Amino acid sequence: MANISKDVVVGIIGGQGWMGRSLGLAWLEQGVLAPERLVISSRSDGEAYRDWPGVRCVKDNRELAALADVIVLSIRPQDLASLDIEAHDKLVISLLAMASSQEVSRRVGSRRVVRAMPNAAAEIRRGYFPWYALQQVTEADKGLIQTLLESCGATRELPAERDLDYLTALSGAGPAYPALLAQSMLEHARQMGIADNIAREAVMQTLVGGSLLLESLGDDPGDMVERLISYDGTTAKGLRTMIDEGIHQTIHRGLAAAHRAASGSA
Ligand SMILES: NC(=O)C1=CN([C@@H]2O[C@H](COP(=O)(O)OP(=O)(O)OC[C@H]3O[C@@H](n4cnc5c(N)ncnc54)[C@H](OP(=O)(O)O)[C@@H]3O)[C@@H](O)[C@H]2O)C=CC1
Ligand SMILES: O=C(O)[C@@H]1CCC=N1
Repeated sequence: MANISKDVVVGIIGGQGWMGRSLGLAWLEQGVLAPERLVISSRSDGEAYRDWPGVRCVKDNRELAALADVIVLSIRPQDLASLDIEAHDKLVISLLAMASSQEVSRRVGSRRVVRAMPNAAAEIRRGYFPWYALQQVTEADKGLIQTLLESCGATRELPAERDLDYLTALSGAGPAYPALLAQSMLEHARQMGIADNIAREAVMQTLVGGSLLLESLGDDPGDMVERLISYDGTTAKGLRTMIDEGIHQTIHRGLAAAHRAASGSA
């Protein structure tokens, strides 16, 4: 993992929160950033950085904006309207869903804005971070962004902001979808009288092992579905029933609803 220039100070507004502390702690633990180069803000006190006394924790976002060269916005979208900072064209990385780069740019007073969309797996450094940069973001800025985001998972620059709105619904929400599948499988196993510890183990091993297998094969996931349908055994019975009952339509409708919300048209 590359470390960034020793002079750069990064500030995370909302640095005690779920995504903010995932990034902040990853930078510290991986040596991407020295503790004295990290400033975080939140309205209440928090414990996330108790093992890193060199990190500056402030309550005043204007103070953070003055100290930092790069400002990460990791507050919830509904808190953006009351954010009162002047970024003076510093590099700003917004993690917010439902707030366009132009809106963030106007709100914080910078044209060097990047929108990145994390997901909950950032907490275990297995997130996926697609990002989109406004024109004023330089090549040097982009290198820095890659380094900062890679600390928590895979990254990908996107050519268009509309793609980021879509991926908010797909990968941004992502870990919630396997959680929903796991919940449904567990519920059924329990109804069938399987002991809770065995049901949980079976569901988790299946989802984790199945995902790793798909990743290692690198094929279209549909190939695996087709292969097991043509195998014509027990799995085929399950798959055919789920498909005939409309699982694809249900998933597509769910993604479309999340996409509408991410695009501000829900
Ligand atoms: N969690 C996820 O899975 C994903 C989240 N996102 C996006 O990431 C962003 C952050 O989400 P997440 O980390 O989950 O949210 P959290 O609620 O966990 O964290 C937000 C943090 O912001 C702080 N905060 C709120 N207002 C202010 C303020 N004015 N100044 C300083 N700090 C403030 C809060 O602390 P306090 O109340 O003490 O101030 C809190 O610690 C959101 O915009 C969300 O859309 C995107 C994809 C996935
Ligand atoms: O649910 C949300 O609004 C946030 C943004 C994308 C994923 N989580």
